[in-house]
Amino acid sequence: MTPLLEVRGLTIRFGGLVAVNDVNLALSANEVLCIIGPNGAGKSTLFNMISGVYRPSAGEVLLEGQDITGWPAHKITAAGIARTFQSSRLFNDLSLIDNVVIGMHCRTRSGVFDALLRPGKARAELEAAAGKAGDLLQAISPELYARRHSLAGSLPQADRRRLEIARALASDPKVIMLDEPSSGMDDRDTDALMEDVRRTMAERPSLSYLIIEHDMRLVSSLPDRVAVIDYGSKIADGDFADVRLLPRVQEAYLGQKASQNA
Ligand SMILES: Nc1ncnc2c1ncn2[C@@H]1O[C@H](COP(=O)(O)OP(=O)(O)OP(=O)(O)O)[C@@H](O)[C@H]1O
Repeated sequence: MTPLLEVRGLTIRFGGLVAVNDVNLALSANEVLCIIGPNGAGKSTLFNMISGVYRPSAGEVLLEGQDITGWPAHKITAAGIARTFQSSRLFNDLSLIDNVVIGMHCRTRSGVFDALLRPGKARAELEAAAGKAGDLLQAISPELYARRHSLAGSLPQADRRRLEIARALASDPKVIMLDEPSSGMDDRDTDALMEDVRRTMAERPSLSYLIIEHDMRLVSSLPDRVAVIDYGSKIADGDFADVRLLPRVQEAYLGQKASQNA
C-alpha cells in the first residue's frame, strides 16, 4: 500500500555541512511518528524540507504517491501537510478565533477581488469560516474556546503552542507536523497539550502525525513509532520500547535523557 507520506533519500547541505543525510521515512494514514534526536541533529531541517521551507539538495517527498519535492510551502499546505514551528508565528493583535480563521486560508475561495466586487459573498464565506473555526477550537480545546475573543498576544506560552496546533488543523490537513510542541512547558501544561492531542486524535481518526519531541513522557505515551536522527542521519526507526534500548540510540541521545525520565 502507498504510504500517506514518504521521504526518500532526503538530503540537504549548507555549504560544507550535511544537515540531513539520506533520510528515508514512511508514514501511514492514522499513524503517529515521533522524531527524536539530540540538539542540532537535523530534525527541524527535515521538517523544513517536507513542508517546503527548504528545497532539498537531493531526495524526494511524496504525499499519497505524488512527488511534492520543492513545492512552495503554501502549495504543500493546500495539498494536505500542516505544521507548527518551534518559535511562535501567531498574529498577536488578532483574536484566537481570527488566528484559526487565518489557518483556513488555503481552503477558502474568496480573494481580494471578491472582497471588492462581491462583498456579500466574501462576508458570507468569512462568517462561515469563523463558525467553523469556533467549532474546531471547541472540539480541540474547550479552554481555548472559552477565550476565543481574547487577543493571541495575551496568551501564556503554553496556550500559544496549543493555539498554533488548532490553527494548523484549520487547514484540514492529512498530515500534521508538530515541532517540539511541549518545548518550554511544565508537566501541567504538557498534560493539557497531550489532552488536546488525544482529543484531536479522537476527533480526526484519519489524521497522521509527525512530532519532533524531547519530552520522553510525551514520546512514550503518544506515538506508534519513533525515528531517531543523529548527525543528520536516521539511526533507528521502530517501537519506542525497542528503539530506546539500542546502544547507538542510548549513546546518541537517550543515555542522557531517558535515564532521567525512565
Ligand atoms: N539555514 C541554515 N543554514 C545553515 N545551517 C543550518 C540552517 N538550518 C539549519 N542549519 C544547521 O543544520 C543543523 C541541524 O539543525 P536543526 O535545527 O535541524 O537541528 P534540530 O535537530 O532541529 O535541533 P534542535 O533540537 O536544537 O531544534 C545544525 O547544525 C544547524 O546549525
